[in-house]
Amino acid sequence: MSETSRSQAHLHRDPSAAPGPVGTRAPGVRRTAAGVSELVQSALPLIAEWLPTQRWYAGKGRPIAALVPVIGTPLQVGDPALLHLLLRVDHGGATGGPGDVYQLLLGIRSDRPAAVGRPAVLGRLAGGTYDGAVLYDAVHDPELTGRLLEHLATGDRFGSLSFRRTPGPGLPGNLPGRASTAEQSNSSVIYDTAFILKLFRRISPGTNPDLELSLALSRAGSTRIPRVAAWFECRMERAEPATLGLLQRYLPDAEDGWELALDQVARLKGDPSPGNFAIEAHRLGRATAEVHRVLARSMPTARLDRPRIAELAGAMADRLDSAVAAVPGLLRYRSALRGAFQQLTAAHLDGLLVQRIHGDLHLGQAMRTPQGWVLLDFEGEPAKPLAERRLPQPALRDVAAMLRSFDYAAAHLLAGSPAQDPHLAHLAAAWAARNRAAYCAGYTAGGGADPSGSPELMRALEIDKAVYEVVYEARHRPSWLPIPLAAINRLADSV
Ligand SMILES: Nc1ncnc2c1ncn2[C@@H]1O[C@H](COP(=O)(O)OP(=O)(O)O)[C@@H](O)[C@H]1O
Ligand SMILES: O=P(O)(O)O[C@H]1O[C@H](CO)[C@@H](O[C@H]2O[C@H](CO)[C@@H](O)[C@H](O)[C@H]2O)[C@H](O)[C@H]1O
Repeated sequence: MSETSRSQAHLHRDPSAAPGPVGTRAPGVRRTAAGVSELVQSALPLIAEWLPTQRWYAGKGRPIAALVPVIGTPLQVGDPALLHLLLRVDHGGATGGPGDVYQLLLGIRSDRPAAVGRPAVLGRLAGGTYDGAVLYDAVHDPELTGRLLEHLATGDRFGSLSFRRTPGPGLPGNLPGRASTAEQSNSSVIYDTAFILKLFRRISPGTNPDLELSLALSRAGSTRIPRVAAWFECRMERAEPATLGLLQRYLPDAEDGWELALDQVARLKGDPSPGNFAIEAHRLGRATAEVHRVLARSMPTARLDRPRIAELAGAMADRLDSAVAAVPGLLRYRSALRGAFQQLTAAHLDGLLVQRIHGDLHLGQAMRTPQGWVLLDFEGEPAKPLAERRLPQPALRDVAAMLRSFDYAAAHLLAGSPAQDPHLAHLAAAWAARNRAAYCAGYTAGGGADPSGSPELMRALEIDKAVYEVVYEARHRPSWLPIPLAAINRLADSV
């Protein structure tokens, strides 16, 4: 709590937002800058406790030096009230620098609504106009998320927040919203069975690649992504607008590729007729190639000469070094892995094509629908800075990432069984190999570059991904860490 007492109150409110009625029924947000500022100040101590417990919070393990409100926008006044808040978290210290900005959607009511579970409650506000009111994560309140859909449907503007719709059929403004329970890096609200709104949690100036690429694919008529219906954004200072939320068609009949794969893997344990996931893996490879083709046609591409390929390899080596610093267990593999990056530099890849790609492809980002595979979440790896996620990359980076995902799924066969069970280990390795090969064959059949034609590139890309996963698991799911570490061990042996 002492951290928040040091919080700064630089609440910026856009002057173009006309002040609304003041002093509506307590505990409603008042639409004056002073009213918003007072509310934010009383919320900060509760936010400081709650924020680090959220999966999407990237500052875990680092002390909070200051919470700095960036923009506060009241989207509804009264009881309940809805406050949209962009909040910067500064960590101070030697590595200091401006911290991450997060998007919070805060509900304020006299009492906790039944739909809002206790984990979504930040606490009761103390002092000021809102004394005693319940502050909660409004993502869980169907009434308040319904307000957001109305704003998206009408294309409203509130100060620096703009709600934008794509051309096409109108949006219904009155569907009930429910918070998605999927494990994810952001927060999503599902409206009936029609739409899903992703609220990006960590906000950077600039168009989020999820919006950028989904719009490009939608405009090119691709059916490999859910159609974009609307989005909202905000202008922070004079920078390019930052994407805050993305509304897409919901795929009610879709099955999650990760769940499908796990189901198949589980059957290997005793089912005499385990399904043949390789057919699906092949189709998924084709779908990936199709998406890559559209992206290469509709967005900028480039060719890398030798020095630029050396830069690509150098960036991988740098990421490895940062990962070694974060997870010392990687140190013993460092020299072998660096050898793989050197081999990439030495390989004859002059003229390597780079283009916009998915950037964080895995089975959980692929949904099987009655019309075929659909890909989701083109945001790239959430831990990377936005500018880096928007850079053109070799398309095989997505292929390598998906290959890692087959390995993850296979590793589930071994979860909970004695570590050395050779039979299970053999089954898991064979399942992964079969599906990895089928996926690559599908990718090539769909017009993508043959992964087996660039072994140095594929190995380097797979290592780069596995290194990312080691850091990701160490930070978010330490009990999963052995999965990417085992892959690192294998990949290092192959150099
Ligand atoms: N259009 C959609 N239709 C159905 N389910 C979806 C859709 N978009 C996302 N989901 C579900 O929500 C999950 C999280 O979505 P995702 O875009 O990956 O969010 P995040 O970036 O927060 O990880 C997906 O794994 C999927 O289960
Ligand atoms: O889906 P997100 O954008 O949140 O991606 C992050 O989380 C993923 C896990 O949910 C993580 O993916 C890793 O675990 C998957 C199994 O849960 C596995 O299929 C992937 O291959 C593996 O990379 C992803 O890396 C991370 O960015």
